[in-house]
Amino acid sequence: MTEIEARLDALLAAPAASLPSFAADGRLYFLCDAGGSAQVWELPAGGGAPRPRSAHRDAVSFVAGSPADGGAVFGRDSAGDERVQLYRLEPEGEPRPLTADPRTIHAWGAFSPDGRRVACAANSRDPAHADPVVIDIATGAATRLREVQGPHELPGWMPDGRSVVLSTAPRTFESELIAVAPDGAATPLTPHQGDWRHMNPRWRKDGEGFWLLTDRGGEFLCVAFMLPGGTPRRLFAPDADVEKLEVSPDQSRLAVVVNEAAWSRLHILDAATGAVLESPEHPPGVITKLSWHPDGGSLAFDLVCPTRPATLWRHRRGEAAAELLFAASAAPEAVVDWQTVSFPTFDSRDLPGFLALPAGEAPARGWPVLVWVHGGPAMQALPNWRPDLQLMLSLGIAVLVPNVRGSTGYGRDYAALDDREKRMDSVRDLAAAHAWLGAQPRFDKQRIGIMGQSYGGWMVLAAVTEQPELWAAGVDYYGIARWKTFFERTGPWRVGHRAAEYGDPVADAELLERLSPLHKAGDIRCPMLVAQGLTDPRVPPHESAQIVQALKNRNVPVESVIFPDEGHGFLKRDNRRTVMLAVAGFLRQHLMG
Ligand SMILES: CSCC[C@H](NC=O)C(=O)N[C@@H](C)C(=O)O
Repeated sequence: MTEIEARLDALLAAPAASLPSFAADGRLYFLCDAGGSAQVWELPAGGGAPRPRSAHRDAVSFVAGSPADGGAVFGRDSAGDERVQLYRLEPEGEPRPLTADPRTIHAWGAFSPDGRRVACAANSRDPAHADPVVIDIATGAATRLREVQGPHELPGWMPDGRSVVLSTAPRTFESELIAVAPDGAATPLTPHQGDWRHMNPRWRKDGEGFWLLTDRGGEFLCVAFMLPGGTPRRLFAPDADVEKLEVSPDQSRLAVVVNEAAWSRLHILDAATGAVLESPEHPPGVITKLSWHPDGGSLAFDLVCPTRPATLWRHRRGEAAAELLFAASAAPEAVVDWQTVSFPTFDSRDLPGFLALPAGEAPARGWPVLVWVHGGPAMQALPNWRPDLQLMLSLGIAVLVPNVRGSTGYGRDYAALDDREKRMDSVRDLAAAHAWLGAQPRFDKQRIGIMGQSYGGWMVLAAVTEQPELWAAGVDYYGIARWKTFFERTGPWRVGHRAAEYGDPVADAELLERLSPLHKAGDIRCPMLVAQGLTDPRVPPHESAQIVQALKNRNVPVESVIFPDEGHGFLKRDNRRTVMLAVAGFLRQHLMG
């Protein structure tokens, strides 16, 4: 075993514990990847050792504790195909399938208030349309409430336990909530003019109204309360996105998470006024899930940061600081924290990002650098645990993780700066990042590589074709090479939403062809590595196949790493190890030679 393999194995051996969800009897379900992929585990209600409750090679994507007993429901797909199937866990015993249609996506929704049924949005009728479906847990009987058009999510039930709430998001910054009754009748809950988001509804038990996250009338998502069909009344509106909202069981308090330049901050609010009651201290990091204990006396949440995989934390009501509830492993050793930075770009903006430096002094010629580009584009690179980047840092490669224009988390206006004809401005931001790095003697501007996933893979291909003189190496994880073929093959349920983001494949065909790096593959000068999962329903494998072939036809050095059992992301530990070692070897050869 090489030193690099040993280092990576040590990094990958640190499992994560995330996505906590209490069940009615006080046990805490969560996901843990100690066995090589995320599976369901539980912490007993009275404390004690955690235990695994599922065992699949494929990763579980969520787990929800029952509001009525010690059971749960969880979901997993097959080999990354995102056709999520639902499973029931009784308080004791093995999982039992609630759905078993491998062609259908059962997008998780919620338990009914009495815990006897679950609701999801399922595209069983037509791949392009996700209908609200209610499933009886005891019998497995499934009932479609309504036939709808397009993709939907199902964020919850109405308090009456009869109607469900459906969410439709035709565009990134537009979403609305609709009540669907047992007879299929649909009632808009958030009618509005213009593109505004209405998310995360949590009903008051009397059914008179609901709390939600919305950006209606502002730049950022805030906490509001509204009556069905009414106007949101803002309760808590910091100059930042509020990303999580959970109401305490007695409905007197709201747990919320604020995105502060990508770092998470937990607050407990007065549910009636929105006043901040508590701001429990917690380590710097990213919180992705909140769950109130059924007795309302404490709140569980997960927290991940650049130096440690996700761990579980608990805030006890009235305590000044949160306490560590469960860690699946000790904190990894010899890891590097990320520092928040900003850098200037072509239109006099300062762009946010994160920088991580190898240990010790920079070499005389300066460190080589890897610029890592997130996907989306309406997403945000977060300061979370990245064993792949920690491995590069161990090799002596510095890392810059920019949130160029188009990223979320910095307001609606910033996210719109890369829309349609302005798309290449975000690629110009990558050149600005390169210039900022190259102007610093601690970095070697001749040895700056670029890496990205999904839309970030497109950014890599756009950068190495538009700016071939800048980049010493490129790593493309399942990126788009040609928008025309992307739209022809991506999942039919997502074409409308993506067309709203990128442009219509017919009406904007000329723009999309201009933005397709495949046509400029001959301009690429640097060696490339391309990685792809063959069951990816978002970015078709055909995209990677095209760019690899184009590079081979032009004798550009290209490596490819293909996984038959992965989709839009590499979730299985053995596959992650394979691709991370391939990237490490590739970057050592081309950034450190
Ligand atoms: C709205 S899908 C975002 C998921 C993905 N991001 C990271 O993996 C992504 O970038 N998808 C792009 C290619 C898309 O589907 O348009």
